[in-house]
Amino acid sequence: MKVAVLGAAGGIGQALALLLKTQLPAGSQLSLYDIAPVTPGVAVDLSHIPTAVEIKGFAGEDPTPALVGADVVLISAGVARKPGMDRSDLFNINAGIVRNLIEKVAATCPTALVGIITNPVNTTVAIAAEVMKKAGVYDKNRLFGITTLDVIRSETFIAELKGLNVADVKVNVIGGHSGVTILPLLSQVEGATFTDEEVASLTTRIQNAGTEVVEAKAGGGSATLSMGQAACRFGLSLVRGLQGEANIVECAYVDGGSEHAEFFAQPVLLGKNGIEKVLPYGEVSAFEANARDSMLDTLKGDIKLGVDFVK
Ligand SMILES: NC(=O)c1ccc[n+]([C@@H]2O[C@H](COP(=O)([O-])OP(=O)(O)OC[C@H]3O[C@@H](n4cnc5c(N)ncnc54)[C@H](O)[C@@H]3O)[C@@H](O)[C@H]2O)c1
Ligand SMILES: O=C(O)C[C@H](O)C(=O)O
Repeated sequence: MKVAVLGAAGGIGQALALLLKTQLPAGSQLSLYDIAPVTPGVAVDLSHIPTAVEIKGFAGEDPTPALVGADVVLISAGVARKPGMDRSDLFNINAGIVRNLIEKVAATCPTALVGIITNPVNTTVAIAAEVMKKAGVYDKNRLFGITTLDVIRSETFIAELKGLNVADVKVNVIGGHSGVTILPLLSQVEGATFTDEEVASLTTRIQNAGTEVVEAKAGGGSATLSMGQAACRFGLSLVRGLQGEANIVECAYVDGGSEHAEFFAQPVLLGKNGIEKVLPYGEVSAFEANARDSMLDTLKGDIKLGVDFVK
């Protein structure tokens, strides 16, 4: 199994690479790429950790050598927010970065499972899909916007609020990955009930959790370590699915035939071909139904921006 991380010298990339070096199955290969010249050094550094995961680092303008034979490609290349910015403010720089990288993925490892971390995810995933369509290699079951950070934040905050063991908390987060498009389905959490006030305040906290980190880092970037963990969880789930493990389910932002929008985050069953099945997200409360319906104009606008960028 070969996993490539693009943007591997960055805050997320280095944390993700460390976690993958220690957690990928024995015999895996880990391939790190970034435009930053330090990247081969990051790989040398990680190579001294005694695990049976072979690691190589590549720098420069062309990611191709890192992508040859990749089964999974995780992309965190691009710029991050500073206080006062929305994720959509990153579009001008990150749209072109994702387009160029996906062109190389399409040419080099067109059947790889691709997970996009680079913001604005609602838009960069649409860009990736359009680039792959142009190249004639688009498979909607192999492209994912990684929204796992919204899931692990929800698990953490729910456990804290309700005094639960966080390992027991499971929650679906649907929609997209920015502001009102992030919708945790708190009504479905087993073993916990919430007042209307708790639902409103917890939903807002989960939606604004990225900004919480951006403000706390005060100009030093956005979430990197928690995102490294989230991307590792999602990447390992992709690998487990590829290896034929059963019942691997994650929420992700996918082209899953949703009635709501062309791309929509919801639970998916992972397998040897990426998405084996798009799963229903279940019953929602009146609050959640209203929040879901109210987000759709924003989400569809974000998607259109990506489609128009490539067309
Ligand atoms: N999906 C999510 O939940 C989520 C969470 C946190 C951050 N993000 C996003 O992830 C992205 C990366 O965040 P970060 O904190 O790691 O940023 P960072 O600045 O620490 O790292 C970004 C890396 O990308 C590299 N890069 C830039 N252009 C490149 C290119 N063309 N090819 C290869 N590498 C390139 C940079 O050299 C840098 O090492 C941002 O867009 C951020 O908004 C997403
Ligand atoms: O908020 C950001 O800009 C980064 C990321 O999308 C997050 O949710 O932490």
